[in-house]
Amino acid sequence: MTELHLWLRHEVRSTERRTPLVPSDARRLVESGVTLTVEESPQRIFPVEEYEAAGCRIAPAGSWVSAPSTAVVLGLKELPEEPAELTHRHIYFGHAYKGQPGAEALLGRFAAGGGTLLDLEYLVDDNGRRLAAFGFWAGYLGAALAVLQHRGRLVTPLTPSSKDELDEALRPDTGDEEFTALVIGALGRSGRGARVAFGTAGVEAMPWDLDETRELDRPALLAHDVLVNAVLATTPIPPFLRDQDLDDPARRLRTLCDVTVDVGSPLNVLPVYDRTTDWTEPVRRLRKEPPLDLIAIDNLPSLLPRESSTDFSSALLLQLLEFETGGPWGRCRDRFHQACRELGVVEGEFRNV
Ligand SMILES: NC(=O)c1ccc[n+]([C@@H]2O[C@H](COP(=O)([O-])OP(=O)(O)OC[C@H]3O[C@@H](n4cnc5c(N)ncnc54)[C@H](O)[C@@H]3O)[C@@H](O)[C@H]2O)c1
Repeated sequence: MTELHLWLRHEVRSTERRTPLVPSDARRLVESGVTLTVEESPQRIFPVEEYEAAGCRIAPAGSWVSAPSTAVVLGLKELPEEPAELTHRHIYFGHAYKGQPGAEALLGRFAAGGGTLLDLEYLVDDNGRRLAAFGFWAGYLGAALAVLQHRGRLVTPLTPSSKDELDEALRPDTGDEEFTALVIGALGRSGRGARVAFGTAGVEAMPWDLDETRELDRPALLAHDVLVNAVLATTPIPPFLRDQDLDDPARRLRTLCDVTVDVGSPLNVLPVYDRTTDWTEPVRRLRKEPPLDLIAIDNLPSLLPRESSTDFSSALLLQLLEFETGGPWGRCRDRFHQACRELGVVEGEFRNV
């Protein structure tokens, strides 16, 4: 019997329909003895009634601020600007350990309140492998949008849909021209998702991973019609594409989808654009003649909220069932303290560890 009290919060971003915990997994937690409070949230893809039926307590949106101090607040994306002091343990994607804008201010709020960030990006096993991630669906969506754009069938603005609807649009029509596709980072989560989506679209993508890019063959890269980049670069490497490559008269490449979107980072392998695209304007033309279109959206899995939430939740559930101070959660906590030290954020005496 565990004493864990989890508090699933409403997401402040109105387009965020995903949740880290779906009702069927909430039921598993409740059955294992976890106290689970779920905030009402109008846009969440799963209605709050399903959580209630699973034995969860229901609370108003945003009420985590006055949750018992021992509650662990669970979410996905950014916290609201207030309160200035964060007193709880928070599980979510903080995006604060790689020098992102606002990182110091966020960690400062935790330090001021005595709370702790347990960042989902750093929830890893003994070998450093991520235990819960959205990568597969990011890649799936990235390739799907690239195919739809390439075939002239992308409907904008983009809106969340179901996989059935997306697959229906993806399947080839009679009269569709054949094209070639390349996925880089093909052996990773996003890369696998991209290859599956290409398969649904009737295209067998060429898979490149570390072995194929060690000695990069740019002419071979440029000879594909569509490219999906899904690498996770950890050290700076020579870029896959440079401005001059886009002007290469032999370029066949017409559609480029960057799932990685490391724009602005020293790790960026596609320094041929300077800002992301979004749901309203998902495509930017990088070259007119011959055309080259870019898709670089940083919240792709939110476009398939049900499927991506369900997968993520099933992985996270296993970790929540073993929520303890050591193991993966202990590493998360250590990483938080390390980030505070690196940024010179002075922590007080922690109440919530
Ligand atoms: N756009 C979005 O909405 C979104 C969502 C989730 C993840 N992502 C990003 O997608 C990227 C991939 O995530 P993932 O979960 O698939 O990572 P992953 O670790 O599962 O896979 C990354 C793959 O890239 C390969 N790789 C690394 N360096 C390479 C190189 N130089 N050449 C070729 N292959 C290389 C690795 O071998 C691995 O197979 C990350 O940067 C992640 O932040 C984006």
